[in-house]
Amino acid sequence: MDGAIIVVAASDGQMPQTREHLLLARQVGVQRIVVFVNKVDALEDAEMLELVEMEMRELLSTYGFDGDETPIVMGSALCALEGRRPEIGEQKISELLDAVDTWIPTPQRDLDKPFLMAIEDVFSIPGRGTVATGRVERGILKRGEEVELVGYEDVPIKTIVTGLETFKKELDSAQAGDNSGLLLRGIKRDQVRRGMVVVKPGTTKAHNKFLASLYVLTKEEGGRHTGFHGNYRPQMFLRTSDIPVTIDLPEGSTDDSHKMIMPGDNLEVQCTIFKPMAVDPGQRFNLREGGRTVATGLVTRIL
Ligand SMILES: Nc1nc2c(ncn2[C@@H]2O[C@H](COP(=O)(O)OP(=O)(O)OP(=O)(O)O)[C@@H](O)[C@H]2O)c(=O)[nH]1
Repeated sequence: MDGAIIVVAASDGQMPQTREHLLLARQVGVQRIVVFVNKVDALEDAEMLELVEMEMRELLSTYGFDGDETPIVMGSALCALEGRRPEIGEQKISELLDAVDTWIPTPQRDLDKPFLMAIEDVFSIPGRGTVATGRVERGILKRGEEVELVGYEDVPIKTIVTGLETFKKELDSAQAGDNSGLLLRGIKRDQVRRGMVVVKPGTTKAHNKFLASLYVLTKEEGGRHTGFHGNYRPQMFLRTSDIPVTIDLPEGSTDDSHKMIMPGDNLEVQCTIFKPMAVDPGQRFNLREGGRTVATGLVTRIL
């Protein structure tokens, strides 16, 4: 993710999910954010709006963003949609997009690293074959090159990419930052699924056990209200995959195996995922349970 627009309603100001989203944005490496304060048509009290702005600037700073300089645009999506009151409607949407163009830097792409694309979706195209789509995370892939599909199995699946499409155009190559579809030779639809990665052969392996540094969200950030023990089993979101995981304290790290892990804690844990997936040290992930984000983490060592 290269940047983000965070939306709050003028009438509500920041909500627990505002904190959650700022935390997640920072966690996936977003450097700069633009704020849109919506529903200004329903609340035109200048003092209240000023308060919302002040609170947002403070909150941005708390989460490591530039609270003083971040553009905050106030407007009404509804007016823009209905073509009413352009001074808070359409004009503000243009202002918002200008702020995105100027404030959020054009990202540097990792073109020199080995190719990797996490699969978001899989299609079967009659007469052509199976297409995996996703956003290229790093590197460049040319049509006709060999790749491996890594994830869910111990042994990767080898294939050749015989066609490449980006934004509905046939291209000779796909590169970091592109949203692409890859036509995979001789692969059946049911062999591929969301969460696998397409990589240059031999550059990434699947693992199912690793150490991670974990931050447990507080209830103010939309996280759990109570702590948990080892053998905790939430769902891990790693790139595009969504897979059950067991969280434990690292083996031998504590005499106190009954230690409770509390919201707000920063600690090292051992993760065992249900199926081996492509993970490398430095990879970020989130843990979710019952529709809420409970923790964010960073892989530190493969076991
Ligand atoms: N008055 C006013 N209402 C708005 C505006 N924008 C959206 N709404 C209303 O706010 C409600 C929520 O809009 P959604 O588009 O569902 O917003 P959302 O972010 O998906 O909402 P959540 O359920 O909170 O996630 C709808 O009833 C919209 O009509 C606005 O600019 N002004």
